[in-house]
Amino acid sequence: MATENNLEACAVEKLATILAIGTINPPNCFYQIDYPDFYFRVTKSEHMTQLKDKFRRICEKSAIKKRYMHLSEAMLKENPCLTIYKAPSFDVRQDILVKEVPKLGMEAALKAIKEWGQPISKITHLIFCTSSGIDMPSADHKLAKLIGLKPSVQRFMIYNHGCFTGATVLNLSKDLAENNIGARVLIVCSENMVMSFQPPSETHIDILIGSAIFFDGATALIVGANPIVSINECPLFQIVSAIQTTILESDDLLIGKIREMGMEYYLSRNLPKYVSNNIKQCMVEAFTPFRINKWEILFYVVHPGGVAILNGVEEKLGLNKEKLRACRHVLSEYGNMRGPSVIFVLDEMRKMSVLEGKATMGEGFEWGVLFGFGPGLTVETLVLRSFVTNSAP
Ligand SMILES: CC(=O)CC(=O)SCCNC(=O)CCNC(=O)[C@H](O)C(C)(C)COP(=O)(O)OP(=O)(O)OC[C@H]1O[C@@H](n2cnc3c(N)ncnc32)[C@H](O)[C@@H]1OP(=O)(O)O
Repeated sequence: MATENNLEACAVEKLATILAIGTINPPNCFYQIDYPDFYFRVTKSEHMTQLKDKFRRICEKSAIKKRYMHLSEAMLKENPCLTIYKAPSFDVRQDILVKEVPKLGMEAALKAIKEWGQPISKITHLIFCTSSGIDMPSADHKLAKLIGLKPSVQRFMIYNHGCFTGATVLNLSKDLAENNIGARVLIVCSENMVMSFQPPSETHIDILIGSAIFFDGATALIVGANPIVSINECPLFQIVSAIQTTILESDDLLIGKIREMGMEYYLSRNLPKYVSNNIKQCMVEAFTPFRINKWEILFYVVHPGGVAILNGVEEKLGLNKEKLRACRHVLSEYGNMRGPSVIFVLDEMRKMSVLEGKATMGEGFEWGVLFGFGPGLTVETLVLRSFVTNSAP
């Protein structure tokens, strides 16, 4: 549990601190229960009845209730190449993404900036990440123009890191915020599944898994050291440490190849097992410097990659059901949005903590962990410290 002394110490340290969070989804909402009918109809695959039954089983077990997508039935009708397996369709996908990815990112950024309450001119750095489309000038440049960032803002772009980027951008922002006096870093993660939308295929079952779990969303954060209370900057979480680990001999478990057909991806059945078998070691490495070895005294912000991944983490760390409540909620309400997912969890946790009258933004706990997982396999482990809820706006 949080102690006043610890939280006071936390406030005076010059560590990177999350000062605001914004989240957004495109307007098209799909209920998972209806999705198999939609998906097989729009891809003209109704005749694949066994595959549809399998897809329905996967959707039922996904622990996802709702999801949001930019793609609509009308767009698929306009662009039939998106609904034919292996049809050359890269240009069509790119044309949608180069416009929509910065646009959704902009909406998240404006929400975060509004919560932060400071003029846009105070932003010194921008980090943009996406695995949805590639372009030059890159998506960070487009976003900077859309929201009117100063030309002197230092921009960084991370393309195609996949699902762990929500944590990577926090890792990178820590260095920028702590090593540049007065820095205020705007982070934007924006994902749109147009590149990976594929029709069902008897020979490529991974597509069924991806189609059941991957959806669209965007997040933005403001990060800076030494929050200025006199101008109402409101600290939420300190980023105490950040470690990136690559799990040995796991390169083939999660693959996304950019082809003429869009993204051709592979998701091994062993993926959840590899993540969970390595999770304890990541915890030990991250928390030993702080002499913490009891996992139940922490709050958890875990990338909701799939229900099997959350179940594995819960089991290997011996956590009670409540610990991953915010992660399971985000999985259920939005699916796996790749990079933005873990930031949605952080946002959900701090909002739940305020609503439920908890002492800190981390469900009443002072220390917590944020996990990003993705291709490599890569695990990002961030140690966070939560501020008290009465510092909330
Ligand atoms: C590393 C990261 O975390 C980064 C990412 O975000 S990348 C995405 C990571 N997420 C995943 O890969 C999904 C993880 N898997 C899951 O969450 C669950 O296994 C699931 C929701 C897909 C299915 O739930 P489950 O409780 O395991 O049900 P289960 O009955 O075993 O599987 C349902 C069907 O899917 C099939 N299936 C499950 N995983 C599969 C896979 N990776 N590839 C192909 N088929 C698969 C099963 O064989 C089964 O088929 P039948 O019904 O025909 O027998």
